Amino acid sequence: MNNVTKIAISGAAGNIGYALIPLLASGYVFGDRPIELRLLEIPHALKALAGIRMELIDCAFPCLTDVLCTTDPLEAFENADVIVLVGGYPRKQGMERKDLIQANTNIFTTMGRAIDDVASPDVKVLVVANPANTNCLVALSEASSIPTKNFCALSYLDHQRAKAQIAIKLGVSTNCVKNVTIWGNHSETQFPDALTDGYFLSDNGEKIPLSSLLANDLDWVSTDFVTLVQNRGKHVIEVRGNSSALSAAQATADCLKTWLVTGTQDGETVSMAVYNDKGYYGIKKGIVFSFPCECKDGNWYVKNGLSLSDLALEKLEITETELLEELEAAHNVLSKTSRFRAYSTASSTMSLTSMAESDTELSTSGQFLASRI
Ligand SMILES: NC(=O)c1ccc[n+]([C@@H]2O[C@H](COP(=O)([O-])OP(=O)(O)OC[C@H]3O[C@@H](n4cnc5c(N)ncnc54)[C@H](O)[C@@H]3O)[C@@H](O)[C@H]2O)c1
Repeated sequence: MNNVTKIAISGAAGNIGYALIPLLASGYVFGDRPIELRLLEIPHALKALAGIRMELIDCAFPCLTDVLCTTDPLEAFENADVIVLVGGYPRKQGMERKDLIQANTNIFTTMGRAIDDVASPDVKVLVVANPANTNCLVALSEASSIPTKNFCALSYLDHQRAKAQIAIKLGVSTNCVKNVTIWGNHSETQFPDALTDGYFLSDNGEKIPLSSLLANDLDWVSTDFVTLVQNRGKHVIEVRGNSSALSAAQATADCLKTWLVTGTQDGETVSMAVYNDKGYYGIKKGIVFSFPCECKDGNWYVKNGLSLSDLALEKLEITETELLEELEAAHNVLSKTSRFRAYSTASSTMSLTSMAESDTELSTSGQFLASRI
């Protein structure tokens, strides 16, 4: 990264953007590194963005060198080191997930192409906007010059929610609950898993498996705990009257910090939704799937070799199926563009799942074949 870290945030005037910006500008994520913010919005929110810029000036953050407000992704992403994609088409009442995907696929095609055209070749991109996994897949597919390792989608909020619920159940601090995993999609099909690799870290450094601490609550862990975490976002909306913003912004900041600055502690994992180019845990290649990840030197690595129970395998298949359906919905939109028209011709005889697999094998860096045409 250059001396000044250039961070672009799309949807910056929204709820999450408003809570996230101070975490970035204050040095919470990048310490005392000088940073420049590029705030991207659609035209109707530009006035609100100007107000946020005024507030940022009034905060007198020592590390903040400049704030740009724009409606042009090419301007926002030029030489950007970090891009956080929060802006997207919101889910409206009665809207199905498929419709949401189609609306967002157009937006994330534009974002991916702009990243490809002007961002730093080392840019790191975190996708927050829903449907986060598939938006991330679309963006990385279009940004074919950027390694797929430089992208991830946010499942860190679900990870924190799962940790917090286990801590409440055990009556311990959240900080002592380690290696819970969110598998799959950032949606209600995700599988929050405390038992496969989860442990309690005691004050003297002893690691006690959650499976033994929760031995009397195994029913709870495989039923109520799962649905509680899966539906937490919906529940917050019911109670707060608006979707999670404070916790989503905090999780976004913590994900960036762990991924790009501190890394994970030895033996610890966090949940990140990443491009599955290797078929980890038997999951189809070619989708963005949340896995347990270790982070080091600005890279993520999926922790391999965990032994999954039959229940876990069943749950992974459910969320994998949903992601493949999302891929199909996105593909239906993308096939109208020239890049994807070539792709669908080449793949017209393939089933959806074999397309996801063969794309990875055919391309050198594991991206859609379409993005390379
Ligand atoms: N991954 C997660 O854990 C997680 C958690 C909570 C919310 N979310 C998602 O994050 C997104 C943002 O949530 P929010 O509460 O801030 O929503 P919001 O509606 O308050 O803000 C979204 C902002 O994006 C802007 N926007 C829309 N299209 C844009 C585009 N093409 N380019 C740039 N900006 C654009 C809007 O003008 C708006 O200001 C939503 O998609 C939400 O579902 C994800």
